Amino acid sequence: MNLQQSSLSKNALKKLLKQQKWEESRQERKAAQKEKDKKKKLEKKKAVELGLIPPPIKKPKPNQITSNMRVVIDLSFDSMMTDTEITSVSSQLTRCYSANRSTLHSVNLFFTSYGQRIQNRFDTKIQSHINWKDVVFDTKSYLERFDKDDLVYLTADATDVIDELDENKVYIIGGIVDKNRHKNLCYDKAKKENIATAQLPIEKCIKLTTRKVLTINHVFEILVRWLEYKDWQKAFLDVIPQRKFNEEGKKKRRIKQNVGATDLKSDIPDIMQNSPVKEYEPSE
Ligand SMILES: C[S@@+](CC[C@H](N)C(=O)[O-])C[C@H]1O[C@@H](n2cnc3c(N)ncnc32)[C@H](O)[C@@H]1O
Repeated sequence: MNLQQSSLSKNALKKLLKQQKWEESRQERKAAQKEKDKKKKLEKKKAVELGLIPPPIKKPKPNQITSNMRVVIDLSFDSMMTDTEITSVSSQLTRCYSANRSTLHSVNLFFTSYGQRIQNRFDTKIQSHINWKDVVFDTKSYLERFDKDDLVYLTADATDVIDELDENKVYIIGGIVDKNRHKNLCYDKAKKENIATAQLPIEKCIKLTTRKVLTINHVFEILVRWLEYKDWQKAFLDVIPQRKFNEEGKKKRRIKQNVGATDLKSDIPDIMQNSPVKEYEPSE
């Protein structure tokens, strides 16, 4: 519009110009807002990682299948951890609970020997746990709750390697974050208690240069994924973060994701086994 020739009053013209400017900056404002949202999301993610806020709980999956399988997180190591590690364990427990709600198969989840600083962390920071369904917070040890013959302590130090999960068993995950400071801790505990031990079949499926010790929530998520796929490799690849694999593996995974429903069984072994793979460093 030619504003010079306009019959509008000075005020109306001013208003019109302002409106035009506002319209013209729409894209800029949209981009700025997008940037702001992105920043906020990243800040939230960082706060979760630092344990300042609990991770968000995923929505329950409709038509979830409940397995008979029982999974225990053994929280008897409270006094062996630093405050930061207690925060990390608490976040990992939240992730286990969240995963158990959002995967196709759920298990019966128990937090045993619950108390002390972990309980304090839940009571003061997480708080929403009072509404959590389908998880048993038990101050007692798993030995007081289950039949010893049903127990299998999962530990990377075990000599036995799991082939298949038995849904009648109780699988125990050590509720500890220790950056591998306490080697053989869970293995020795289980041996002392005369409990069966087993490690996940990581070496059979993916190549790792040294450590094969995973975080509590990753082990838990692998178990529930296995119930769905009955395929360890697929479960590992779903759970272990992509950045833990080498560049070649990442590239091929990306291609696989882009082409859609590629058969993982035929694709992944080649990717993981024929290339040098970077060490898996759990984000404890
Ligand atoms: C961070 S790890 C704890 C490491 C600890 N030093 C120990 O003695 O097990 C947390 C728990 O995840 C489970 N876990 C980790 N990696 C595993 C693997 N490769 N096979 C079986 N269980 C594993 C174990 O139950 C372990 O106690």
